[in-house]
Amino acid sequence: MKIKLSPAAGYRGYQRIGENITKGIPDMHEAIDCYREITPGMYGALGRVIEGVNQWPHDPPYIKALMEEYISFCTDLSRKIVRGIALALGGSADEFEGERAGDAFWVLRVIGYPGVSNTNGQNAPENDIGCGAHTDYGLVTLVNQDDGITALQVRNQSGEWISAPPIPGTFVCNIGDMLKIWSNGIYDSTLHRVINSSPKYRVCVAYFYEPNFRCCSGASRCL
Ligand SMILES: O=C(O)CCC(=O)C(=O)O
Ligand SMILES: [Fe+2]
Repeated sequence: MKIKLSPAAGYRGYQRIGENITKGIPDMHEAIDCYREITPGMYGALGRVIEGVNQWPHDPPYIKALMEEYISFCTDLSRKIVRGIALALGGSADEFEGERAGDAFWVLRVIGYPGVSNTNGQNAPENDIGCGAHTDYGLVTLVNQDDGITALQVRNQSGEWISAPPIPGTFVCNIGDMLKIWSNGIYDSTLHRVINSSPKYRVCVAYFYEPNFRCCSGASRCL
């Protein structure tokens, strides 16, 4: 495996099925993990473990340029969403810019969830959880789901799990823990999980928009 995720690559690259763990349980997905690229020394000792460049497959040859364009699109869109939220909270549009998220860190995961085979599909086993229940920790996440496979579930305010089926041409936008803190709890971070009970392999591209790498965070006093 040429692009295996490793500490030497700043934890970027390919992760096998079961290597990602959510709350102690291996997730049934594989992924390519990418982070905003960090040059040596950029964030001192704190940033050292994550220094490195992203590892893309060599085939197809255009994937690097395509994904970099996609990431830049998601960064612009997320910034606009967060500006809108700042306004909705009664702050100024750039409340969350500058030292907070003016130079946002980001993570992108290209995730693949195997479909269920006939044998293990019969008694929906616990280890078929594609991704265990969690909230995302950043500001907002743009989830680009595979059209035609409903697998993402969100827990609503009554405590029920409801499906978030893919709507072609749209993203699901999750609120993350940092935005919950910055909005003093007005925007709650959404508990969600993934169960692919279809026989088809599901692909999802999740883009996580986060505060600046060096941001020290706390609740907002001004909102
Ligand atoms: O696959 C999905 O729809 C969501 C993935 C997810 O929640 C995550 O990677 O944090
Ligand atoms: Fe998530």
